[in-house]
Amino acid sequence: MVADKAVDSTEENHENLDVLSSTRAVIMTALEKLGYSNEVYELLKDPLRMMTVRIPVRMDDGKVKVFTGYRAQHNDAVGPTKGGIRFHPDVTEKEVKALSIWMSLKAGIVNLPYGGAKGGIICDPRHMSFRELETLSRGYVRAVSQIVGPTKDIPAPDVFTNSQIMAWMMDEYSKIDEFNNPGFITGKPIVLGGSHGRESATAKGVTIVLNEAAKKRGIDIEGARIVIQGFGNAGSYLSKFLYDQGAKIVGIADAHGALHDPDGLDIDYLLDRRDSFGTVTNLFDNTITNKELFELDCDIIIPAAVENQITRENAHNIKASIIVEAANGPTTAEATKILTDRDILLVPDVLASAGGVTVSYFEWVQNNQGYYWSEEEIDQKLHEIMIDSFNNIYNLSETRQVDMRLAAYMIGVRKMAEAARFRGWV
Ligand SMILES: NC(=O)C1=CN([C@@H]2O[C@H](COP(=O)(O)OP(=O)(O)OC[C@H]3O[C@@H](n4cnc5c(N)ncnc54)[C@H](O)[C@@H]3O)[C@@H](O)[C@H]2O)C=CC1
Ligand SMILES: O=C(O)CCC(=O)C(=O)O
Repeated sequence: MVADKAVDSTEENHENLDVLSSTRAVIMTALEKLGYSNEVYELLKDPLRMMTVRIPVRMDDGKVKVFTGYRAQHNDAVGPTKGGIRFHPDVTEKEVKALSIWMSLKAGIVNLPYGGAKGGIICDPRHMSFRELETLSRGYVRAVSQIVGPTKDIPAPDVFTNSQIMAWMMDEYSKIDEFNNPGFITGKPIVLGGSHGRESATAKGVTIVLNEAAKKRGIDIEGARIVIQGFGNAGSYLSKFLYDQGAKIVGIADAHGALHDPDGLDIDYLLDRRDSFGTVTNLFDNTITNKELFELDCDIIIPAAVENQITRENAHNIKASIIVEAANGPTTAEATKILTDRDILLVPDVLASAGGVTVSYFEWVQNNQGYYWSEEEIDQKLHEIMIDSFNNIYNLSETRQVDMRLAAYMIGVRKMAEAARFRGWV
């Protein structure tokens, strides 16, 4: 999450942890490299719409608590906006804005007919009852109902939200707009029109691009030593896919700490014991810190938790030769530069984690046509899209001699900028 006390980049001694300003800087460079005017930057540097809502919930102790939530819609020049909703105590307005911009870039990279959006509620679902969570989820949908919908803005899961929360949200929306609900939200349970493969899609997409990156660096995944931060939706499926491919998962982490075994952790055992919020390390005494995790001896690191984890403080000490960002925004701008200078291959979030929204798009298409695809069809389509996207970005980074993040932004921003231009907005 973004620290609220994001540090001012003008203060020389502090690192800039403000994800919105760092994202804007990369967008500006990408647009300059593509030859767009400053007007395009002015349009894209912020969401077109940002809604703040306050949601009263009667808690189990009988008292009413008012929660603050957001929905940012970055740009709808290409089509309806799309992006997840996170429930987390550290959610901020700036973070949600940056996340909505990243969604636009992802949609551009994997060529979906969407713009980006994101939502968030400041809350800690780990300390809420099922009933409280349901009331909050339904309250959020009522509060944002005028700006969302299957042809306007389509939400989905993100940190600490899941298919149950999507089901409550869809049910609430179906009371407001009873004939127009199946494609209102994605990441639903299969019985409510969810898609095969959506739950594991983010991890599957990361695994596909990781395999491509490993080929570029001559690393065999079988036997490779991999560290994964986060053991939730993205991190747990990832560790399973890579473990089954023969990798040694030498470190995993959650919000409480990290586990390390140089011979490889028993992932099946850990998956069996994790809770629904992706917590497992609290069951062990011999833990290390998240900070120590990033400095472990390994070949590949996959941050799959929250923002600003790889910073100028630890980037010099990283031993991996590949980093694949499953999380949104895990690496700061300064750390990106340090890693690039050290010739570490960094596969950026807007590419690596785009498998989730890709299969969400498949879910929306299936809902709209009322005809459902097999898991094999979904896997095959996802595979083709992720490989093409990786190659486009890798090749652009080579030909233009820019890092993979800048190359990804150049590709991600182009369709949106062109759509805005054809519409006569800029
Ligand atoms: N779920 C999805 O489909 C997608 C998720 N992502 C991104 O992947 C990342 C993880 O998301 P999910 O796996 O869905 O969330 P999740 O809620 O299922 O799991 C989050 C994991 O991160 C850990 N965590 C939370 N705070 C932490 C901290 N301060 N330090 C270390 N670990 C911490 C939790 O303990 C848990 O293991 C996020 O950045 C999310 O935006 C990106 C694309 C799609
Ligand atoms: O599945 C989606 O629509 C959105 C996924 C998401 O929030 C993300 O990629 O960060």
